[in-house]
Parts: sequence; structure tokens; C-alpha cells
Amino acid sequence: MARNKIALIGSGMIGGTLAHLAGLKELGDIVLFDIADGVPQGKGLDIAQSSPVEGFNANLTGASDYAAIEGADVCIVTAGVARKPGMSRDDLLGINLKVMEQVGAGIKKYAPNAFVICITNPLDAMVWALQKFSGLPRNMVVGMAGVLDSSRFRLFLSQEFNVSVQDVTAFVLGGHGDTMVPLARYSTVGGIPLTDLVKMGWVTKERLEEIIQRTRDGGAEIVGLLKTGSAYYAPAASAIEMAESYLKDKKRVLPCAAYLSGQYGVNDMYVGVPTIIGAGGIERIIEVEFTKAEQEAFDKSVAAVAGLCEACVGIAPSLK
Ligand SMILES: NC(=O)c1ccc[n+]([C@@H]2O[C@H](COP(=O)([O-])OP(=O)(O)OC[C@H]3O[C@@H](n4cnc5c(N)ncnc54)[C@H](O)[C@@H]3O)[C@@H](O)[C@H]2O)c1
Ligand SMILES: O=C(O)C[C@H](O)C(=O)O
Repeated sequence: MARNKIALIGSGMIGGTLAHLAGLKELGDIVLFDIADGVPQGKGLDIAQSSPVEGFNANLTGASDYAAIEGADVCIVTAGVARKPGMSRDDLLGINLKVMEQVGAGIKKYAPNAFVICITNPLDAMVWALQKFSGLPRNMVVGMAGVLDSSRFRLFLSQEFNVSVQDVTAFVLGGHGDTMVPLARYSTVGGIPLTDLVKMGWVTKERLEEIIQRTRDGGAEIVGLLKTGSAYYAPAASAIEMAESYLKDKKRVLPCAAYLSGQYGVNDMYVGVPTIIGAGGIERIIEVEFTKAEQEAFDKSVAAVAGLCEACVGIAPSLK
């Protein structure tokens, strides 16, 4: 059986890390693409030269011509710019929207059957625009954010309780911005919801709120430390988890920015919700019940994403 083909559109900090992880996990042959000619070729060659040491088999190539992604099974999109200290993700909208138009055209022409994972920020608006620019089926275009935000929440909780990260589950829903919604009631330690752990005296409500706020600020914390760009190891690992679930039909339950057509009362938008990813792409959107407070937080987040989509239409009226 031929190997899967994975196209990485954008070969910067996340793109290079994605290529390395996809190689180490033997997910398939890898094509790195970037407009900065030489970068995808150089990173591809460098990672390929690690394969004899690491013991993985994969062809890694780099290109600046979309023809190279022809027939890709998975495309992971990181093309665009990242924020620097003092900027919000939303400040990237204008420049990255233009990039999504080019990327969408390239995918439409050369990889129309791919499962497409968008990472470029501001995430929920960019994946929405990318789906429209590419014309690919909505269940085959998804945004990565919830896996990352939930992973951050899981790490902070495991550190707070001094337990293994493996025994902590978390769901962060809504848009990937300051209004994201980490859900304490649907996050657990050893299967026990955080709300019960508060009652059991493991953590105070106030301390839990601090951890939730640190999760919301997780991206900005790293931008502030790095100063030259944003997080890339955890974002890459998160997207690889999604790609692997698709390629191996694992049917993982993962929070992702998925196209909503009435679920959660939302129409024609991408917002972070629990999904099942398998060979059919987004095979199912799980609709959990919200309390009044959770619903209000989710609605606020959806409104923020809607504002960004409107801003996109203002720049590119064809998106309407
Ligand atoms: N969704 C998330 O959770 C999440 C997490 C981290 C970063 N991000 C976002 O991911 C994006 C990439 O981050 P990064 O750290 O890899 O940035 P980076 O600057 O290191 O890499 C981006 C790459 O895109 C390339 N590029 C720019 N315009 C292009 C075009 N038109 N076509 C093809 N390639 C193009 C650049 O040459 C660069 O190599 C940013 O928008 C960042 O905000 C999102
Ligand atoms: O914070 C950023 O700008 C990058 C990304 O969205 C993140 O959450 O790390």
C-alpha cells in the first residue's frame, strides 16, 4: 500500500515541527510548501537527514509551487503571519485572509480530496474563509485550536493536582480568542469533574478560575516569552493528533473548530465544539448541554467570531 501524502502549507515554525512529528510518527510522505523558496526544501532535507538516526521511513520534499501538493491526503495550513507581543490574534486578519485566498485556490486545484486542518490565526475566521475559498466539503475542512487550548488546561490542572497529564481530560470550546470557553464541568481528573473536585476541597473556586484564565491567556503567555513569534511545539502536536485520527480512522473525540449548520443554534460559522474525527473527516459534532452561565459564555464567544467573519466579508465580499 502506498504511503499517505501529507502537505504542509507554510513551512515556518509550526510547519517545520509538523514535518518532524509526521516523520517520527511515520504518518506518510511529507511535502513542505512555502512562498519563501529554499525554506521548505532546506527543512525537508534536514529532517530527512534525521530519519536514519531516528529510524523512520518517509520521503520529505520542499516546494514553492502548489503542483507539489497534488493528491495530498491531508493538508495542514500554517501559511501567514504570527503575532508579536502587543498584538492580538485578530490583528492578523487582513494579511492572513489574503493568504487563505491563495492557499484555498491551491488546495482546490491540487488536493480537492484532502482533509484540511487550518491553524492560521485568527483561527475560526480563517478556517471559515479557507473552506469557502477552497470549496471543499465542510466536513473535510477543520480548524485546530480546541486540542491545543484543552492541552494547556490539562497541563495546568495536572501541575495543580500533582497528577499525571494522562489522567486529566479537558474541553475548551468556543472561538480561539480571549473569549474561549474552558468548561470545568466537562473537564476531569481521574474521571471526576472539576466542579466535584471543588466540592471535595481539592481546589478552591478562585484558584480554579485563575487556572482557567491562564488557559485563556495561554497563547499570549508564550508570545510574551518568545517575543519573536508564537507557540509551535504544542500547536503542531495538536494538529498531528487530528491528522492521525483522520488517517487511521481512529474516531477520536476532539474539540475542533467545525462548521456549524444549526448545531448549538449557530449557522454558517466555524466555532470550537467537540467532534469525532475519522476517515469521513468530521464525522459528528457532539452537542453537550450548557448551564445558563456556560451558554452565555459560549454565545459571547460565537458573537466575537461572527464579528471577525463580518470583517472578512468586508475585505472579500465573495465570502458572503
Ligand atoms: N490555531 C492555533 O491554535 C495556533 C497556534 C499557534 C499559531 N497559530 C498561527 O499559525 C500561523 C503560523 O504560525 P508559525 O509560528 O508557523 O509562523 P511562521 O511565521 O513561523 O510561519 C509562517 C510561514 O508562512 C509562510 N507564508 C506566508 N505567506 C504565505 C503564503 N501566501 N503562502 C505560503 N506560505 C506563506 C511564511 O513564509 C512562513 O514560513 C500564525 O498565523 C499563528 O498565529 C495558530
Ligand atoms: O497566541 C497566538 O498568537 C498563537 C496561538 O493562537 C496560540 O494560542 O498559541
